[in-house]
Amino acid sequence: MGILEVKNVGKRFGGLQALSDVNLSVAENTVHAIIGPNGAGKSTLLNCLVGKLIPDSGSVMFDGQSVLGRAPYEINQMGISRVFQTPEIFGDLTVLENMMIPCFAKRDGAFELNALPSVSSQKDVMDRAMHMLEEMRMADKRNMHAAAMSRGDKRRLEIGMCLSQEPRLLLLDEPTAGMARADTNNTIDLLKQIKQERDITIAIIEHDMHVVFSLAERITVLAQGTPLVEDTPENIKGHPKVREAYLGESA
Ligand SMILES: Nc1ncnc2c1ncn2[C@@H]1O[C@H](COP(=O)(O)OP(=O)(O)OP(=O)(O)O)[C@@H](O)[C@H]1O
Repeated sequence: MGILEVKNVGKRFGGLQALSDVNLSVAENTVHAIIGPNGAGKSTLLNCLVGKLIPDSGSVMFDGQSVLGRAPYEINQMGISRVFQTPEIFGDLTVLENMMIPCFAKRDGAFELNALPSVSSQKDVMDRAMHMLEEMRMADKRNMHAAAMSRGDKRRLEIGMCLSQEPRLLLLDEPTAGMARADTNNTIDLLKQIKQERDITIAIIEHDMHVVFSLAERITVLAQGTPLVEDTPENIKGHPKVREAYLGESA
């Protein structure tokens, strides 16, 4: 039984069956990649896991509890954190201020951005935010404006902001999209480091096969809204059905 169990999930947008009969089991403390061609339904599936979309059918269980019908913030409190395709950080704030926001939210359950100036001297939150920046190897950048950082560093900060909430499942939606190779490799190293240092499960959607094969222990291939195969990276490489789905080659 995985920490995340998706059973027979279906989702339709008008006349388009975006997901049908999706089954997925993500084992605790593993890195599980979900790959597939454009339009395969990967983001739709992720949205069903975090409460942004409600499937028409099927079930989504996290650690034995259904996530369906819960609001995104409730699912977040259950221990699922998501990193989006475009970094969701506050460009006008410093790196440290950005990191303080989820630390406040973790402590108080919620946080109003306009309250930041009045509470930014609170030592416990400041210490926690600094500790997270150290873990992310970003302490030296704490006074930089977040907007001025490289794409890789923005991603690093955002992942740190997610981790400050101590999730048990981290969902990554194309974390290296649009990155230069050096930033991509730094992100791979960061995710490897996180995996080594924490008890955490990672589910990753990614088009870049270098990233997928560097990180994943299991891979599910989605095509036209349905899982085609799920296997180890070794077996996925060169799998005839995968080649067919990506390249239109016949098996
Ligand atoms: N809100 C929506 N309304 C209507 N159709 C949608 C909606 N969201 C997604 N779709 C359609 O559902 C299908 C699956 O889209 P989805 O974004 O999940 O695919 P994907 O595998 O994530 O693709 P990509 O790799 O290009 O990001 C596509 O045909 C898309 O156009």
